[in-house]
Amino acid sequence: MSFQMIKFPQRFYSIFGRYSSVAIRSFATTTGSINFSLNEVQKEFQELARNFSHEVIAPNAAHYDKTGEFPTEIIKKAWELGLVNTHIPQEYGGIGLGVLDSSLISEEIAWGCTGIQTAIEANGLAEAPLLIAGNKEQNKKYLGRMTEEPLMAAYCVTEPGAGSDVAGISTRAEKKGDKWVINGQKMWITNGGKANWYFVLARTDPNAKPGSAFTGFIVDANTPGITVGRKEINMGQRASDTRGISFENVVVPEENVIGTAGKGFKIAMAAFDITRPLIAAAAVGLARRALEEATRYSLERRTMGKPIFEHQSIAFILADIAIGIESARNMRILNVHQSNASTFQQASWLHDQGEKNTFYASIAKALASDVAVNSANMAVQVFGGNGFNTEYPVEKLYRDSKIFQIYEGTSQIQRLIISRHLADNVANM
Ligand SMILES: CCCCCCCC(=O)SCCNC(=O)CCNC(=O)[C@H](O)C(C)(C)COP(=O)(O)OP(=O)(O)OC[C@H]1O[C@@H](n2cnc3c(N)ncnc32)[C@H](O)[C@@H]1OP(=O)(O)O
Repeated sequence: MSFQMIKFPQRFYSIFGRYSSVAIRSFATTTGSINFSLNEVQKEFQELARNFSHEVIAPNAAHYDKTGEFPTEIIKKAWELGLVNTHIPQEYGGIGLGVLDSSLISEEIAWGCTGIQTAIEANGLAEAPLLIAGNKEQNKKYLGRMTEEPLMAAYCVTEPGAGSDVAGISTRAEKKGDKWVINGQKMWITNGGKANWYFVLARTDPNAKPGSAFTGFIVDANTPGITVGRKEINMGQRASDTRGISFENVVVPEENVIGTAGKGFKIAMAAFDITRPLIAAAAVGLARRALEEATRYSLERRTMGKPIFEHQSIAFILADIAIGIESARNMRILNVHQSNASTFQQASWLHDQGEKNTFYASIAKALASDVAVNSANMAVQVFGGNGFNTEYPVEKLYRDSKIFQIYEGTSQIQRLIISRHLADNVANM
């Protein structure tokens, strides 16, 4: 059995300090068996996020959905509790959680409101390229500031003409002396109007293959030449701030190139290896909420002389939702377990071997997204006419669920990635 020491930064001592010198049991064992139980710290995080979601997020979710206001105060409170920017390493002031730990939090926050969860997690997506390839100075400056103040950041890759096909983006950056000049337009940027800085992917070589044609930049949001568009009015997750952003002769210093020039595409893709499991976790959180709402309602609502729960047609719908949730959650746990929860021995070992989780991240994301949409759909069905009405909670869940099949790669793109891996595996046999 392996053990792991966890030491939290000063800011979180009041919350987690008692674990700062405690050896906790790792997920992995060195004997090859798998232990699915959560350790004490993970349970603490889960409970903290669950309580926060129940007490602060859920009661306010309808308000942010109706008004489309950005949930600044809620995010600030979540940040104070250490529920935002969870991957930032301790050396930059964060708590340095692995993907598995963070996914426990994502599921709970998403239970309360996936619009708010998306706003929070969009920070993680913007930060991921820095975690993968940022140097010490960049990380200290840009990750560090996220731990000093409740700031937002945004991942700017998608464009009006290129969403699924990242290699088709047309934003370009040209080297002029020791600076880069970025021109182009980004679209559907989560946290677009709230970000303090952006991760921006731009083409830097017009002729090269995707793997060497793009460069990732950190761009301060107040850099001259940046114009932030209007907040888009979306079908669901309306608390989340989504905008177009244009870059007109935006000058960025060489020191803000992430990793090596030309390697941006791979860095942008590798970021999804961290964040797609978290999207899957959030989708499970939404599905779990749908199941809880539908079950509660079915025990209260009576037809033909008994609660509708006692009609097999309803009970089996609920059972199917539960099957989906458990499958999607376990897939996600397996997925993360094998990837980069860097505080755990097995994951460290796999990382040392250079193993990738792209295949598993796509399976988890595709599966959980479908589970979220189906669960919310079925919850509306259980509620009947009431489910179609805004006075009841499930129509919001249904609207909120749809984006899971679209953002961070559509369900079709996940299947493309999965199927390519199948072909590669056969080719390598
Ligand atoms: C909750 C928070 C949510 C925040 C809001 C959500 C915001 C968003 O939605 S962000 C935008 C989402 N967009 C996407 O997910 C894009 C989906 N598309 C893709 O993933 C890609 O374009 C995809 C998979 C189709 C790439 O296909 P393609 O253009 O054929 O490139 P491909 O040949 O696979 O890869 C090119 C190179 O990158 C490398 N690469 C691909 N994937 C990875 C990876 N995961 N890690 C490292 N390298 C990679 C390849 O190995 C290849 O390298 P080389 O040239 O050396 O062989």
